[in-house]
Amino acid sequence: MTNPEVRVHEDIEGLAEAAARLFVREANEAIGGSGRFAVALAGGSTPKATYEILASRYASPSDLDWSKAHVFFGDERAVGPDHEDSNYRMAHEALLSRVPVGSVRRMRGELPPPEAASLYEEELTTFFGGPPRLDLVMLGIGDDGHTASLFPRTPALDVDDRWAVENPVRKLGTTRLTLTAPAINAAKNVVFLVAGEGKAEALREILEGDADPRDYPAKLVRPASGPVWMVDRAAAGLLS
Ligand SMILES: O=C1O[C@H](COP(=O)(O)O)[C@@H](O)[C@H](O)[C@H]1O
Repeated sequence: MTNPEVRVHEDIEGLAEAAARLFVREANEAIGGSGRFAVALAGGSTPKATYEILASRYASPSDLDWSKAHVFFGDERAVGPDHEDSNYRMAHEALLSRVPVGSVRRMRGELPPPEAASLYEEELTTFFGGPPRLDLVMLGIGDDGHTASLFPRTPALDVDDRWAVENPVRKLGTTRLTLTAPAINAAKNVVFLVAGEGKAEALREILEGDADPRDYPAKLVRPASGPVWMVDRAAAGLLS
């Protein structure tokens, strides 16, 4: 296991540009090695600018052979693909409708959550022919320290024998779908994108505090290498 690496960018634009470059670099490296690139996208609002830069500046096959990119998701809300809260919808509008990706494997937020989670686990194991090993997992954090849909003190945090699960989040009154920490930690590369002052306290606790990981689930992300934290100056404001 290596230490997390923190890269501070001036603002969200700088962060998004650097994240897009990292995405393209990792994709080309994976395609050069195995002939394909398997990535899990983050939802929420922070990665949108990165996805838009990928679609506008890196759409050309000379930058990236998108047909070899296979797109998974780190988490999904309990809504259909057209809903404004859908992580798939955001990624589709910002990126996936604009580049010719090899495949898109979304979590089916419109189905009963246990069924959707089982289907996603099947999707992962079929694609990888066994335990998933994504080339890149992109993540964000919430100001409560959640990542993907691993929320503080929720059942999914204790799961060590599944790759994707439904996760009841009592404080939101809903059940989310999420990759588990073991699925994330099995990835070759994991990158967090974090922007804004509202994330500063959580980021400090995750990277420098000694709180229980169950209260700050992003602490459970400990892949063999990294993770890389790409943060803006506002989010990094409380780091030592
Ligand atoms: O609910 C979610 O929150 C996190 C952070 O979202 P952001 O809007 O603050 O960027 C996100 O990473 C996750 O995918 C999403 O479902």
